[in-house]
Amino acid sequence: MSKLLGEVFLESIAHEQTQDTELTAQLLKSLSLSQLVSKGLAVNHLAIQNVRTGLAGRMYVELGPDLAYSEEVIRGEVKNGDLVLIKSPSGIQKDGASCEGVVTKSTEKLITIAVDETRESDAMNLYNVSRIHLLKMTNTITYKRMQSTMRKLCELEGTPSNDIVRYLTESSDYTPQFQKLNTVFFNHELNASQKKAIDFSLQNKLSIIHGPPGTGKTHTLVELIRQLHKQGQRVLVCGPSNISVDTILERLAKVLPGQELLRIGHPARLLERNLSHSLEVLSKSGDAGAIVKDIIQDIDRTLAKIKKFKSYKDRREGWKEVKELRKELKLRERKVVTDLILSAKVIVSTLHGSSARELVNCYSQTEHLFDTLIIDEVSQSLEPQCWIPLMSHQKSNIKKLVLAGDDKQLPPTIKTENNIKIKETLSRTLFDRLVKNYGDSFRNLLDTQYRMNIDIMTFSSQKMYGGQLKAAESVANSTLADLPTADSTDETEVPLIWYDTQAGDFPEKDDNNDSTALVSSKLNENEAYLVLYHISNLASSNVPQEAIGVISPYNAQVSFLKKLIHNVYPLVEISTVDGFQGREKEVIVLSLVRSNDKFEVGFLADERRLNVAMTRPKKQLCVVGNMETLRRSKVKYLEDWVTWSEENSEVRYPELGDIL
Ligand SMILES: Nc1ncnc2c1ncn2[C@@H]1O[C@H](COP(=O)(O)OP(=O)(O)OP(=O)(O)O)[C@@H](O)[C@H]1O
Repeated sequence: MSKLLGEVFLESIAHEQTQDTELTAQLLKSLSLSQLVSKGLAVNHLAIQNVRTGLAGRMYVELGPDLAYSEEVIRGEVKNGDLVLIKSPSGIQKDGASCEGVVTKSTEKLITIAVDETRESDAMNLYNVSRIHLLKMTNTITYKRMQSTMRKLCELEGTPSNDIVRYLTESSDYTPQFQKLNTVFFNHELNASQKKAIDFSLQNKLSIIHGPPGTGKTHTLVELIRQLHKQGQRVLVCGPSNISVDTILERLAKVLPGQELLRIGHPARLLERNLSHSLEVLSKSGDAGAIVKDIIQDIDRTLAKIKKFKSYKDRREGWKEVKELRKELKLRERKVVTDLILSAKVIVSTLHGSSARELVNCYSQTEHLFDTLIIDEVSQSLEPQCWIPLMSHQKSNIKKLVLAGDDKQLPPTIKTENNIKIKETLSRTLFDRLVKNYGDSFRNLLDTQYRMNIDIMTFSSQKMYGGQLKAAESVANSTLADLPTADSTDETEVPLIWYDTQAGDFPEKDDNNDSTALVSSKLNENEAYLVLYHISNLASSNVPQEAIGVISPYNAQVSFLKKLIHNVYPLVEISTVDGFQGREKEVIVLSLVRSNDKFEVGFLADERRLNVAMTRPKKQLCVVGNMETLRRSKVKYLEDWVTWSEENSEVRYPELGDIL
């Protein structure tokens, strides 16, 4: 079974990687640099301002605006953690003046890029070049890591010896145990479903903590980790993104001894407040760190010398010296790093980072690193990613796996569109497969949410969570009128509003303005004016701008809304659904866009996407959309939503004349 599974995923990942790289390559090829800049995929007119040795002896290249062109860096979509290619104009490029790196800091004045050791001399060659630009690249390393993991899965012979691996790959008849334990909980606030989920996870080798929006999934995980820690277990906590695991780490840091918590991963990608747990940072501090620091200073001095050398021979000698110093640095670092890992009790990393060389190297000193593996946001993780920690730590013979997530929110992003089979294979998460193989026997639903007014929650609860969600008393009846600055008005006292545009002139249209778009989008301009109208009403009732979020499933609508609204209300946050996953606002205005006589709804048919959108607000959900288009779309979820909303929300019929 494991071989078959591995093979299916190997094929799917290879296909997905090709799609991803081809899409990027197509964009890079078909668009001019200025078009790429306008799409946010490139940053132009940069100059190297400084090169220094940063954390872990990596070289950091600091790029500022090329003052001949601009005073500011126009950063587009380039953000922390992105893989980028630093390039000079094509003439000079022939000399090797391009190099890859990871963005570690991005402000209007400076973009800092950590450059891989092997590319340092390339970066130095860029030193005196002006008009440098950056291109956003596809990160192929993650694909490679998934592939090597799947190969390991294929290589497992016969029935896997590790119980977890066996339960995951074979549909064995594992039935979970559950009895109420006498657990003494650290957190006295936990509700019954949270306590049950923890007790269940403590008793079983496999468990799923199913956390619908705002139900305290992180709260529950933190308590579970404390309980495991109390039992003397060593725990590996993983998630698909840095932010997912940093959120847990931040909370763990408040309740567990700092020296027992370790964060693996590129410091550039970590939340700044978690840096004190970073393996790389810790390995540079203290006595051991002092020696390491001396070596880093020597490297810096040599690098500074190289910058001034004119002759190739001198530069080569300089690089030789740097290489020697780095070798010494590595030896020293390796000992410090292994000591730190072996003394930690809870190690936090992304799924990808769990295969870090530093961790795997420790098996030369110990047979066993981890007892329990926790994977948070499992529903946003590709299944092959979830196998990375399991396959990288086979030697630990991990005894317990806890998955946490919500299969009713957004699935992992998949680039493959043209192959349904592959798309389906990759869309199915480990959570989904466990439920398919074992039904609900491992699933523990957290049933009380602490975010939404009960009216906002009800439709989502009924449709997506079998009507099992409850609203905590503290939030059940809260409205915008409860905000300290807000007035009690017709706009603030209502939790659910729907502006039904079916009677007015609110047509959707294709986003034809952008001829460079490879994927077309939709927008509805009059609907956007309606969104602005509602925001103005809220502002008149003294609802602060920061409390307001605007969501639309369509990129083109998001861009239009930003242009329209930010002129007047710059602090209102406007984004696609994906940008709001895991977040909340006091009020969300949801612009649905689709309004047509064919009753086509496109994206809106994705109930998980809509579920995320409608569960972001705490006190008011205001939907702007054409009820008739949705009602006649033949999508049951949408039909039900409209019927439910007609009965349960305040439906308003806007006149264009009142709005414009
Ligand atoms: N038992 C509880 N009693 C009171 N408040 C709680 C409880 N559990 C969680 N909360 C509150 O609910 C909110 C959401 O908790 P948390 O961030 O842990 O949830 P989450 O499920 O991880 O969130 P998300 O919806 O973003 O996944 C927090 O403000 C938290 O303080």
